[in-house]
Amino acid sequence: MAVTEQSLLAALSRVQDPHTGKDFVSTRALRDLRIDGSDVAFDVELGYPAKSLLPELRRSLVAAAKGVAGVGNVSVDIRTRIIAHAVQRGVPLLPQVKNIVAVASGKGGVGKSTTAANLALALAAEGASVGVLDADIYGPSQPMMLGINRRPESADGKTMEPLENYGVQVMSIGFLVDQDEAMIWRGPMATQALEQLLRQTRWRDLDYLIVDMPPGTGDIQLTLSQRVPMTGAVIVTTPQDIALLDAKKGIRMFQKVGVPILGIVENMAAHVCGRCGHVEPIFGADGGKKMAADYGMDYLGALPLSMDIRLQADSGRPTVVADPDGEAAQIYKKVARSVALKIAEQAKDFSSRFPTISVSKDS
Ligand SMILES: Nc1ncnc2c1ncn2[C@@H]1O[C@H](COP(=O)(O)OP(=O)(O)OP(=O)(O)O)[C@@H](O)[C@H]1O
Repeated sequence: MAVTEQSLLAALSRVQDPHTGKDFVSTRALRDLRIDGSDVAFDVELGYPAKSLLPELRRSLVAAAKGVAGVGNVSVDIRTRIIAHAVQRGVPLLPQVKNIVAVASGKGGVGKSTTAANLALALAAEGASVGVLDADIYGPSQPMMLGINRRPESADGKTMEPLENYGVQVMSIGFLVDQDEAMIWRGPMATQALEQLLRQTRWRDLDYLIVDMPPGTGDIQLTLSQRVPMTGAVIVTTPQDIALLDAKKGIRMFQKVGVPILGIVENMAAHVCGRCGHVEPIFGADGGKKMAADYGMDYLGALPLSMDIRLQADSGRPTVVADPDGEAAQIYKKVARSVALKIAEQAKDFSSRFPTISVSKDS
């Protein structure tokens, strides 16, 4: 019996993307279906990195195709193509960076930097090209957390090469200035320094640049969220932070300047006993989930208060690289995939398609 495109598409449309819950046929992710006698080949294009998902996905698609009578060999090519998505109106994109994601918190010490580092590493582990910009002038901790303590090099005296570890490109205010010096910067001085750090780093073709923001919602944070082309923001909060409404201030700040909130990560949500593994929600359960629901935004996940997460981050090997198959790393990876998926579902950036118009006096 001859294999028809129609019967194949019907069978393949029963395979769902475990992340979107949608099939690949109706979303047009499945393309270029070729039928040659009993041989079948097609491509699938994902808009987010999902390396850990590919073997399972391939198996399901091949099995679905082989379920059609008359089908022999099946060949599937699954690719990820991450594109630039829209940012605040009127803010131009950085040429080498497709999507900038701010990791922010309403106040200090909630685990924003730990989350930013693990999120970046998880995106890289899923196959994306990732950078981290440590913009936290009050406590630049990415050099320590990502295990880098060198100074960036500059060939031309104007731009700097990002440093690299665990496959992630990194630039930090901590590489360049003394911590005590950066701490006393106020408003314009801090934002100017941070913008320079962002724009004068020679990022190499990034799918995602994770910005570890200074904690809080003051002038510096507001100016950065207005001027840096951000695809979205992830808000990190602890259960106490929820009670103090600090995280809500952070959410409002981004909303005011037109940066979509990609979701909320609740950190130190429950205590895991180092001896027996017993999990106790000391600050009450579901606070983050409720806040996310109140604001109509995604709850990306909850990390426990865990000695391992602290020891690993503080020793320069964050959980996602120190224990990639452990429970906490799996949570970080799930958060990362959800963030990437949320970005993939946003509007594309069309600004690069329009010509720049300049008005000249002598024409
Ligand atoms: N889930 C966790 N369990 C245990 N310790 C954690 C967890 N998350 C972060 N920590 C630890 O808490 C401390 C503060 O974390 P981190 O520096 O990430 O917070 P921050 O919000 O970025 O702080 P700052 O505002 O000072 O930059 C660090 O020692 C870190 O290792």
